[in-house]
Amino acid sequence: MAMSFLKPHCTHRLPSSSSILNSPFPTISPTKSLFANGSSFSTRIPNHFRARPISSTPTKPFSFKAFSSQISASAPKPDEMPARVGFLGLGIMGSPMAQNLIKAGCDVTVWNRTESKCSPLISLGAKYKSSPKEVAASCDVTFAMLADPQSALDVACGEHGAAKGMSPGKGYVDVSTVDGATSKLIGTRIKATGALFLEAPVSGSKKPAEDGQLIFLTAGDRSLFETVAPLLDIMGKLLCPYAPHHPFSEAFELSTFCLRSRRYTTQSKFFLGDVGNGAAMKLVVNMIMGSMMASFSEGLLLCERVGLDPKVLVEVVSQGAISAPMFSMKGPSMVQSLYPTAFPLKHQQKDLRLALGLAESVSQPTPIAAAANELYKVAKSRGLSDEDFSAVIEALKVKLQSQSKE
Ligand SMILES: NC(=O)C1=CN([C@@H]2O[C@H](COP(=O)(O)OP(=O)(O)OC[C@H]3O[C@@H](n4cnc5c(N)ncnc54)[C@H](OP(=O)(O)O)[C@@H]3O)[C@@H](O)[C@H]2O)C=CC1
Ligand SMILES: O=CC(=O)O
Repeated sequence: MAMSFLKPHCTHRLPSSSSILNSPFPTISPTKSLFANGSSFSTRIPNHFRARPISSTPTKPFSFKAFSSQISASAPKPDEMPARVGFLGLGIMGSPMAQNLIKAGCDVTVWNRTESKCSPLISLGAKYKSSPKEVAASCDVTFAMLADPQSALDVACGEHGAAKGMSPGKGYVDVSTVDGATSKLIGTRIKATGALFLEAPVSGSKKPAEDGQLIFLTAGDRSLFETVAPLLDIMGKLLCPYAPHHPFSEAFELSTFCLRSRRYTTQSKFFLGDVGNGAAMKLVVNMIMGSMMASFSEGLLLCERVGLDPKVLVEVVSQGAISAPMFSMKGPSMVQSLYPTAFPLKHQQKDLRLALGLAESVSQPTPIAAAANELYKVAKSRGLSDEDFSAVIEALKVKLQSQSKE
């Protein structure tokens, strides 16, 4: 642990990512046997429980007892957790993320441009400071969850920005979705103070943020990643490498252990190297998501146009190879023209715009994303910016209505 601010405040006890990466336990490869009898369970593990390989070759048969005692021994003590945690930006995502840190026992200090949004967190035990600078000065690690590149820059590097409160031994973790250039600029300013910087945009929306089920796409200072890993695990998804209902009793026992204790994770937080890589990964993911939603919208409307029930389409899609939680979650409300905001449409359009810039920078054709981006722009021009991004379907409805008049 390279940083100097480790104090016993948080109550969670989770393994550090280095302990996971250095685990002597076998690679979690669905094609290789982990069991003494040589059994393979390659076809039985649901995809969401498949782990990313974390070491090279399986060396010994799996033993739950050995595994659990090794994990207990390697779990960091509470005094290895960052003591004082700052949180800047308490919107749809930032509020529940900060709330989960507070509920886990962390000493959290908050700031938000609209001060009233701090009140619910203060009533849960958070402290308040009146500028990003003051938060950064009073905390060991400061997280920022801002709307877009400009606000992320303002909050980090503005007149009363976080950089002004940074110094050696501190860390700044920007979890906003921004482009790589913005992230690099923020990182440079933060590091000029002697502090460490990590970009860590998240995949997962309002509900995963509330449930502590986010996926972090991090890049930057590896030692800061190691330091904040337990905090990311509080806010993020924990994956167990074994299926919870696997017939092998040891695997069942292990997954129960994993899920109950939240002690062992495979990577639901990714460390991707240099600053810019986390931002790029996030933009690629959201480029795909924006196009998927646009395509799904077309399907729902075409279904209705030809006299089929779009609710049945949602059901059909959910059972086949193109099923996605997003379609099952948003489809039923889209059919009713309801768009309760989880991911604001304006942010999805921002992400498509930034992804197109990324593609342009490397001359990669992205015609599908470009078309989807146009549709989100139309939706914005129709006043749908603050609706959920599934409201993009409204832009197509307008087009279909005007066609039918011709
Ligand atoms: N919602 C989602 O499902 C997801 C969102 N994201 C990304 O996370 C980030 C935040 O999203 P979300 O919480 O939904 O967005 P919100 O619009 O709910 O919150 C945005 C936050 O940024 C603040 N902000 C905006 N402009 C400024 C400014 N100029 N100066 C200071 N603060 C400012 C807002 O403050 P104020 O309260 O004063 O307006 C608010 O705290 C975005 O980058 C988004 O793309 C990533 C994954 C999922
Ligand atoms: O950025 C949005 C998300 O759902 O992820």
